[in-house]
Formats: sequence, structure tokens, C-alpha cells
Amino acid sequence: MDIKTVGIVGAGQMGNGIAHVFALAGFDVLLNDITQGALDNAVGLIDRNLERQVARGKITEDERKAALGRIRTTLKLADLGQTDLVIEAATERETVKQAIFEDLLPHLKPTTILTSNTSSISITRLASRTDRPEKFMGFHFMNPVPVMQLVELIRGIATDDPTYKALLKVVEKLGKTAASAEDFPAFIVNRILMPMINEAVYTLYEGVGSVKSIDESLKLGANHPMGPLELADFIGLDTCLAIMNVLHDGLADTKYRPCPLLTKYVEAGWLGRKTQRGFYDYRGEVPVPTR
Ligand SMILES: CC(=O)CC(=O)SCCNC(=O)CCNC(=O)[C@H](O)C(C)(C)COP(=O)(O)OP(=O)(O)OC[C@H]1O[C@@H](n2cnc3c(N)ncnc32)[C@H](O)[C@@H]1OP(=O)(O)O
Ligand SMILES: NC(=O)C1=CN([C@@H]2O[C@H](COP(=O)(O)OP(=O)(O)OC[C@H]3O[C@@H](n4cnc5c(N)ncnc54)[C@H](OP(=O)(O)O)[C@@H]3O)[C@@H](O)[C@H]2O)C=CC1
Repeated sequence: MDIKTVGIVGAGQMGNGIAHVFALAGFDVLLNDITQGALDNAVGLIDRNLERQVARGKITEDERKAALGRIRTTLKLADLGQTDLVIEAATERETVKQAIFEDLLPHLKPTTILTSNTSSISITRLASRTDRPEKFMGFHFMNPVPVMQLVELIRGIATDDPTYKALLKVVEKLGKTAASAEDFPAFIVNRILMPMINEAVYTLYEGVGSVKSIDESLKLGANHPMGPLELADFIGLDTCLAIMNVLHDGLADTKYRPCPLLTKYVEAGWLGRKTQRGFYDYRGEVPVPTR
């Protein structure tokens, strides 16, 4: 199937990045969220990120304008029914994702491929609640989407070959690299990355190091581009906790127990960069550690 139009549900940090790269690659994009404010913020951010790419000579001004011209927004989920490919990128909560697919189903044309950008949730289970489990896949982009090369492709138990091949072609058109992962909790990247982040929070919780010393240790001692706590803030602490809970519940192993300090930050609403406060406070000129 030749995919030309893409519907994206959720205009948060992942939804806007996904819209950005699809528009730049020539797809027509329809972006949906529940508030006009979220849609306006997303388009503003895409514009600024495209401008940054122009300033760095990565794309031309004409390409920036053309990409922006390919992005439309809507508050009506039903409008996405006529697109060739839907990418769900809403909050990492299974009930939210299930409700989105249920609401979308009556409006979908029969050939539309359904995907979720979930970081951890079972693709087989999400697919089983739709009318087309064979046309359903995990389509997992990395943050920040315009920069990161990898896309994880996760087949549910029922996903058919034409669907998998169609998504491989899309990844190629985006100029990214696909890695196939089996459908088990948190797939590959987060199965490995998130326990490391959770361990960094335990290291802080147990007083082994401060926010600054933990991040510096991994940046300077292991050459990571960001320290694990800085990265957790960048991903969103709510998303990190949700992924740890999926690992803990799905694999029933205490080694995936979310750190109580991570839970406390989420309960406080200190979700990282997106709320201006997490392991760092971002409200001033430079980020200041909160512990
Ligand atoms: C949770 C999940 O389910 C899965 C995940 O995504 S896990 C998270 C995976 N992501 C990571 O691990 C990111 C780790 N961090 C990094 O790689 C880097 O710190 C970073 C790329 C984010 C920033 O790099 P940096 O060197 O500190 O910043 P900077 O020099 O400003 O930017 C580097 C490049 O990224 C671009 N960039 C940075 N942030 C960007 C954004 N939000 N949107 C678009 N472009 C961006 C810059 O324009 C720059 O581009 P060029 O190299 O083409 O000039
Ligand atoms: N953050 C990351 O590094 C990565 C995240 N992911 C995954 O991508 C998905 C999105 O994450 P991220 O972008 O970080 O999250 P954000 O919190 O930044 O964005 C989620 C967006 O979805 C919106 N939303 C919630 N419910 C609905 C709905 N019913 N219909 C439409 N929009 C809705 C939210 O609106 P509101 O704010 O009003 O609730 C918000 O704008 C998650 O599944 C996450 O696990 C995947 C890779 C990396």
C-alpha cells in the first residue's frame, strides 16, 4: 500500500516531532489533540525546529515552507478516518490509547493502517481491541524525533507482512533506520534504557550521589550525551514511571520496581521539562538540581 496521508493523535513532544519529519519527507499530515492550545503550541514548535534546521543548513527555506504547508490540525478525531496511516502518540496510558482507537474505528476507511508510538504497552493487546489487528503495529520513534535515527517496529501477534513492509517503506522514506522488536514489555530500547534511568533515581534516593554527580558521572564517565536524570526530565517523568510499571507488571520481576522517589516526583506534578520542574528546575536561566 502506498502511504501518502498520515493522521497523528496527540500533539505533545512526540506528536509534533513525528508531524515534523513526515511533513518534511513529503507526506500530508493531519495532527489531532484535545485542545486548540496543544495544536497551536505544536505548530509553533515545529516552525521553530524547522527554522533551526534552515539556520544550520540542513534544509532550505523552500523545504521549510513546503513542510509547514503540508501540516493541518483538527480537534475532531473522526477527521483522521480518511488517512492512509494513523500514528497514535497520546499520553502513555493504556485506557487513553484504547479509547482513542475505539472512537476512531467507526470513521476509518478499510485500508488504514493503525499504529501506536507507545514506549512500552502491548501492541497485541491494543490491536485486539480494534477491527484490524492484522493492520496494527507498534511504530516507536525516539525523542527528539527530528534528530534520532532509530524507529522501532513492533509486530503484534496478528500483524501481517504487507503492513510490516508498508511501514518499512515509510521509515526508508523518512531517511531513518528501522529495528524490529518482538512484542514484549517496553520492546528493546526502553527495556534497556529505562531500568538504567530507574537505577539512577535509586542512586539518588539512597544518597549515593547528588543529581549533579550522577549526571556528570554518566556524561563524563560513560560518554552519554545527557545524564540519566537529565534524560528522564527530557522524556517526562510520568512517561518513565508508566514504562517502569509496564515492565514491573508485565515481567513480574522485582528488578523492575519503580523507585519510590520517581513516584513522588510524578505525584507532585514535577514531570520534568514539560512542567518546568523535575530532577532540575527549569524556571530560571539555567537548570538547577532539585536535590
Ligand atoms: C522514552 C522512549 O520511549 C524512547 C526514547 O525516546 S528514549 C530517549 C532517546 N533520546 C536520547 O537518548 C537523547 C539523548 N540526548 C542527545 O542525543 C542530545 O543531548 C540531543 C540530540 C538531544 C541534543 O544534543 P546537543 O548536542 O546537546 O544539542 P545541540 O547541539 O543543540 O543539538 C544537536 C542537534 O540536534 C538538533 N536538535 C536538538 N534538539 C532538537 C529538537 N527538539 N528538535 C529538533 N532538532 C533538535 C539541533 O538542531 C542539532 O542539529 P545539528 O547537529 O544538525 O546541528
Ligand atoms: N517522551 C518521550 O521521550 C517518548 C515518548 N513516547 C511515547 O509517545 C507518546 C506520547 O508521549 P509524549 O509526546 O512524550 O507525551 P506528552 O505528554 O508530551 O503529549 C501527549 C499529548 O497527548 C495528548 N492527549 C491526551 N489524551 C489525548 C486524546 N484522547 N486525544 C488526543 N490527544 C490526547 C495530551 O494532551 P494533554 O496534555 O491535554 O493531556 C498531550 O498533548 C506516549 O505513548 C509515550 O510513551 C515514545 C518515545 C519517546
